[in-house]
Parts: sequence; C-alpha cells; structure tokens
Amino acid sequence: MSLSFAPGEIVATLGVNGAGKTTLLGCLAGMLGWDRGEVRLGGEKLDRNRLDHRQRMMFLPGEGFHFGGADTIRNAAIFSELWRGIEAAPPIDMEEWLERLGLLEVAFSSVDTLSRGQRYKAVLLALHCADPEIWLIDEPFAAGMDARGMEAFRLLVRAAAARGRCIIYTTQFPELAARFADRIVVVGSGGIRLDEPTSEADPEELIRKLGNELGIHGAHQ
Ligand SMILES: Nc1ncnc2c1ncn2[C@@H]1O[C@H](COP(=O)(O)OP(=O)(O)OP(=O)(O)O)[C@@H](O)[C@H]1O
Repeated sequence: MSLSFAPGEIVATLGVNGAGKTTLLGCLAGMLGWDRGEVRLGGEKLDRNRLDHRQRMMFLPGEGFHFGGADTIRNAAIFSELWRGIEAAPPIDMEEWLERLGLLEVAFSSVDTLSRGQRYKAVLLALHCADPEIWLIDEPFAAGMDARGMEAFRLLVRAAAARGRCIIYTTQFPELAARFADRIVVVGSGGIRLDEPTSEADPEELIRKLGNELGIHGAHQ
C-alpha cells in the first residue's frame, strides 16, 4: 500500500478483523519492522532507532498504556517529559481537559486503580500533554470510554488537528468514521480498498459504501 498523510488531517482507518489496521499503525509508529517498502517522515526515511523520529509520533494501543504507580497528573507529566523534554511546561489547559474527560475526581489517584474507561481517558490526557506531530490511535471508540469521554475525545482530536497535528485512528464503526474524520481509508487484501475525503460525501451514502467494503449486507442497505 502507498499512503501519505498531511498535517491537520484526521484519518479514520477501517478494515475487517485481520486486515492490517493495527499493523499499519505500528509500522507508521516505527514500532514494527517491515520486509519491504519504507516509511518517510517529511521526506526523510523513518529510522526506528532514532529517538528524534520516534518522538514525533505516538502510538496508542486499544488497551492504552501508562506508567505503573503514577497518578493521572503525574502520568501525563511523564509523557510530556518523554516526548517534549524535561523543561517543557505542561499545557495550560490541563485542568480543562481533566474536567472535560471527567477525570477531576481521580486526578490524584493512581492510574493502576482506575476503571478501564477512566484509564483510557488518563492516557488520552497524557497524549494531549505529549502532543506529538502524529497521533496514531488504535480503536479509540472501543476502549471503554463513556459518551462524555467520546465527546471529549472528538474535541481533543479536533483541537490537535487545528494545531496541525495529524491524527490517524482505526475503528470498526463506519457510522463513527463517516461522521468523525476528514478522510477514510479502508485496508484489506494487502492493499487500499478505498481512500477518500469525507467533506464532499453524503454521510449516509458513505456509510453504505463502507458497509459494502466491510461486508455488511442488509443493515446499511
Ligand atoms: N506478531 C505477529 N506475527 C505474525 N502475524 C501477525 C502478528 N501480528 C499480527 N499478525 C497478522 O497480521 C494480520 C493483520 O493483523 P492486524 O492486527 O494488523 O489486523 P487488524 O486489522 O488491526 O485487525 P482487528 O480488527 O482484529 O484488530 C493478521 O492476519 C494477523 O494475524
């Protein structure tokens, strides 16, 4: 497959189970190796061993990840230090996002002790604090967040895109992808099955088209 992504773009990646969505994200993040081809970052070949390359992106797995023992705020601060340097000040809107995500009550609780959805939100806050150029998010809409969390996620991602961040996420839900992405990429059979912007498309028509690509017959017809 051959794809390029631009700053400020929100891309939803779809595909049946095993199509290669997570593998694609892992390769873009430099976490997985590849047998053939290359990943280029602003024209430069991505080198998995270069910290400055890896710091430009973050891969968030579906189950999230965090630093054991750290509380919600400390965890976010660790991500910020690792990605932006020890001198970097945390974003000034940290409290606002704690509130929007519904995390104020657990701001000083160890992430280990949080519920699955709360833990995922804590990691999203950390991603916001790390603020890499490229956000690679695996299955955010299946990570156990409540409706408020998903709304906050959309706002967080839109704000990041407005700052020029490129966001690529995977999902199994055509409806969510059609309504929350600037572009949709469907992978499968070792290639790209569909790659198109959402701006011009009628959402219902797009959802039907995605349903066909993903082998859904009936429910969306
Ligand atoms: N470590 C691995 N070693 C060998 N094959 C793997 C490995 N990880 C994934 N695969 C294979 O690569 C293919 C793509 O897997 P991947 O996890 O990228 O799919 P996906 O589209 O994210 O699927 P899902 O929707 O189920 O999460 C699958 O056939 C899987 O079995």
